Amino acid sequence: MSTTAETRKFEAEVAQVLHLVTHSLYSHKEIFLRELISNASDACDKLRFEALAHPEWLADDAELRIDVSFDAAARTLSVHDNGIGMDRDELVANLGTIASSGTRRYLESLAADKKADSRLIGQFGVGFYSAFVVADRVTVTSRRAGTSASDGVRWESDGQGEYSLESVEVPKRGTTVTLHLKADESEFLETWKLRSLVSRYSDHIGFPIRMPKAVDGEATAEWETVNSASALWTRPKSELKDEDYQNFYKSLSHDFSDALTWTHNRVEGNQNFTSLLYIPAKAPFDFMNGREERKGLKLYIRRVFIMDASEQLLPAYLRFVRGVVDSDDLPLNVSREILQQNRQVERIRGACTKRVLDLLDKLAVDEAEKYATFWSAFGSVLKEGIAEDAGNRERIAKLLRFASTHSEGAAPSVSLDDYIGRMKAGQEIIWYITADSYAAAKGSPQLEALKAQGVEVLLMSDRIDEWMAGYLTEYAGKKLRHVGKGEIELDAAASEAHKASEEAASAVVARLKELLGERVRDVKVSRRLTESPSCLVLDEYDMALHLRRVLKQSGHDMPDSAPVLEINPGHALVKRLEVEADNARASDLALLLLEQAQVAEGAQLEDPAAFVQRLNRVILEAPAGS
Ligand SMILES: Nc1ncnc2c1ncn2[C@@H]1O[C@H](COP(=O)(O)OP(=O)(O)OP(=O)(O)O)[C@@H](O)[C@H]1O
Repeated sequence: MSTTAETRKFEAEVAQVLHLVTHSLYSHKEIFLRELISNASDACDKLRFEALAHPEWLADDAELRIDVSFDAAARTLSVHDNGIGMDRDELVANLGTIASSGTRRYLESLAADKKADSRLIGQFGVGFYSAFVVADRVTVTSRRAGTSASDGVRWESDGQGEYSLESVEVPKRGTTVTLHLKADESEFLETWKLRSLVSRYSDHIGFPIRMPKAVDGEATAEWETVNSASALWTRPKSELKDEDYQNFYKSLSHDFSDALTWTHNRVEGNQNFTSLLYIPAKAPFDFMNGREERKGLKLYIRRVFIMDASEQLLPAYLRFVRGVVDSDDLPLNVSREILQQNRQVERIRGACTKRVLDLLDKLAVDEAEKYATFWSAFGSVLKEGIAEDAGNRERIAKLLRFASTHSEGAAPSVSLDDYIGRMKAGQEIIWYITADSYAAAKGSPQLEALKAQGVEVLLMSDRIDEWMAGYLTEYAGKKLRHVGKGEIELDAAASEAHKASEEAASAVVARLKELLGERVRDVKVSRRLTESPSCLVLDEYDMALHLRRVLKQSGHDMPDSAPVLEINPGHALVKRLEVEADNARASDLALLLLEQAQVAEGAQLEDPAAFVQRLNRVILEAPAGS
């Protein structure tokens, strides 16, 4: 390890981030202060945690704090903390590279799509680099806790591609970040301006943020604390304004937008803890990839930050939640492994899950518009809960929203309760259809008979729907059924009529079976069709065809299974087949009945060119006047 002065190049991605940050964050430039203070606060949190094992690290300077000061003549602004500090290697690793995989993915996507929302950059821990929005040179002097004064290091860069490192004496542990402000950034050299920024963005920081006391506009040698210096979630709700909650949310999540809603609770009893849980308004850019890499819910134990424990404190289907849980009872030396199987943690997890579901319930009832925003951002994630959380299935089901044959457009706005409220007298089943698009679902021939009877059908076209529906077989005592699967029951009169039409069509059904052979499992007279000539149906427990295709494409071994073809004997094409004497023409007609059912269902035909030729032959050979 080198201890002398050296100059190094930033990793290529850092240069890219620096460029982006300085260009895209300019309209929010004052957030640099929030970011630096938030890093300083994290450093204090880390020290407090590590001091559990090394109390001597804290002993000589036990009051953790963050000092903000400036020197107007030198045009510098400094943020100092007496937290954990960094050694030379950590400075290189933390301020010379991009550690976060989210940031890397974001940069990759930018390369592919120049228009990606540059405001999102804030969500990926560009924190420190935001200093270069207002500074043309940044100096970081640091000494790690547990090392000596001569182990101090100075890092410096103008943000242009290189940084220098130098060993320096640092009398006390901690980090000082000094910004050499650009010529037109003098506003950050004024006490009132800095104070107002601290109180706007950083009031909730749990450590004292101090500034030199000013007398008649002149800074004195005396420090005074300028924030509330108590962790926001420990304060009574009655003292907190919406704005306080929103500011805390933003510094927690790096989101530029307000949270949609939140829930702040203190639980007392045989388990004491406080939770503050937020629902963001939109998904971060790389959210859907994030199942395996979850963060955003911080675990504190008696105000000491322990770790991000999103995975332990909430189920995966609530991974959009951001916030804080502060437990009074867990042991401070808790590890990730212990958290995984701790009964207290399990109870906290149960309680947090319930809080979030309560919050969503309330939002759905009181603020439908906000709920629609939530649903479009995170609805498909919440759906995972139907399969994963059997204990809360009914509650989650209540929160689901779908498009339907009774609603306008593709927007999912119908709840299962809405559906039940509109059920026809005697209707026992909640009908739905899954397809790979809204149009395919809405236009499916399988719906015709139900539509003709005025029975509502939920239109599901989210990828996860078919999988989810496999677990959602019942709601509020009503069975859910796919309109394209299994037999559709009819009332007595309709049943009689169906029997008669089955008998009348027995010859054409037999002919179709013969002509289509292995291509179909069976041919039946349909109870579903009123307008179209044919459709495909499945057995009750078969997987929907569009899902089979998705799985097959993604490399799953799907055994081939032929579909059941249903026909509408009243349709002119079927009637034509009935009387067609020429076998070649009859074969064309039979295949067309099958192929158009496949097309309507959204399938790719095996031989599209042959289909087109067949179609043209049938059109051109159609008997005149038919
Ligand atoms: N004042 C500080 N004291 C100790 N370490 C620091 C300090 N400031 C930054 N660091 C280290 O540098 C790393 C990079 O900081 P940066 O602000 O770029 O991103 P981050 O804080 O990790 O990400 P995010 O902003 O998403 O939390 C931090 O994770 C931390 O390890």
